Amino acid sequence: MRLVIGSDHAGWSLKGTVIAHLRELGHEVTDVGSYDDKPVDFPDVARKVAAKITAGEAERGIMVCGTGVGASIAANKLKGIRAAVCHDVHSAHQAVEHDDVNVMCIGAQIVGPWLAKDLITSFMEAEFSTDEDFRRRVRKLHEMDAES
Ligand SMILES: O=C(CO)[C@H](O)[C@H](O)[C@H](O)COP(=O)(O)O
Repeated sequence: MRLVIGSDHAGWSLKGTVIAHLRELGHEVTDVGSYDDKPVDFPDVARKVAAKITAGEAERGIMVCGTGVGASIAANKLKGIRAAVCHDVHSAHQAVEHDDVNVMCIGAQIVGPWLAKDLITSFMEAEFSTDEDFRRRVRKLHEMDAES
């Protein structure tokens, strides 16, 4: 799968681990920054991640900030993005299976590299369910997106 990944300064240190793991799993990764620990604003990074997805250049994205919270708030304001902070493996796969989440957000101040790798494996292996209940709910999310 084609992935886009972005971090702010607080997530930068974990991002390398995330990219290496994604490549080990066989995914194609585009890194939109940041590339060092110089302070940057997570909304700017969220725009870059979302742009790759809405342009059809990536199917999913991963964002890493300090807590994952700012990244998910910013990403969810951008059309076509359904983002979630996932710090447990169950949420990491159910977010895709039930909610068709396309951007997983991780907090580098909250999870270590080993849990981050498990979260990524879980997120990447998941597929959106064909169950009509989940499809209907996500269609309603699309409607809300179109209204905004
Ligand atoms: O976690 C974050 C937002 O939810 C950010 O990555 C930062 O860690 C947080 O905003 C703190 O900012 P700082 O410039 O790193 O002190």
